[in-house]
Amino acid sequence: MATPHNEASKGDFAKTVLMPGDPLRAKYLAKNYLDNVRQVNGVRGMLAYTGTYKGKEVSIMGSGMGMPSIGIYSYELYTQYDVENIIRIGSAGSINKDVHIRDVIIAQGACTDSAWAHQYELPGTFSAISSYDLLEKAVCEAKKKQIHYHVGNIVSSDLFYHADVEASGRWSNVGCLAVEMESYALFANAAYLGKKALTLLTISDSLVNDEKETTAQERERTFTDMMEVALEIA
Ligand SMILES: O=P(O)(O)O[C@H]1O[C@H](CO)[C@@H](O)[C@H]1O
Ligand SMILES: O=c1cc[nH]c(=O)[nH]1
Repeated sequence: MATPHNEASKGDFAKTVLMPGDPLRAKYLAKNYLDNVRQVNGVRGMLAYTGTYKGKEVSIMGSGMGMPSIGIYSYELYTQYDVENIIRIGSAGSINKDVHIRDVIIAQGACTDSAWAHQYELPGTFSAISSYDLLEKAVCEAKKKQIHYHVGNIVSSDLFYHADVEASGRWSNVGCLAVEMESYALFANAAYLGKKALTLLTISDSLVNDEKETTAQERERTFTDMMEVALEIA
């Protein structure tokens, strides 16, 4: 069994999949943290691996950038591969002065400028939230590891390069901590399909503070606090 985007067979994925946007972050994590690791997808370079972490089976797969991309991969994982939990491990831009480079965000919910939820034809606005069960586990683990973390709302945007340069400020005014590009669709897919999802983010750059942004290689390899929290709760 395969999908147009995933050559894995049924049973190739663990019940929990960690999903960075960058497939090379998936590769780095799999090679450095998993035992008995094997590659289960390579279609379109969207690398996916399954192995064990401290004896527990875990999968790691890139999601690509943006809601259409994570929407496809997460939908197929939930519906075709019996995956129960997806934990996004992404990078994000801070839009809050108290949220600094390399801080970790545990996302309670996601706002969006995307039309993702229009497909449900609801008579109002869908609030995309993470799984409380996964969120609680992540908070416990972050406390145990004594990492610098924030729990709160984020923005999932269709736009990385935004014509309206003040948009992020308005999201900040309503309490959002950071901007990224996938979580709203992931949380919506999980809610629609009766599954669980969580997002952990590491701040890679700041839209509000004058701090040196991280390099592409640092985003691929050095966001280890977030990676380790996700592995522990998988
Ligand atoms: O580092 P990842 O997980 O890809 O996440 C962030 O980085 C990409 C933009 O540079 C978007 O996918 C955004 O959500
Ligand atoms: O989507 C993203 C990710 C990282 N930094 C940003 O500014 N935006």
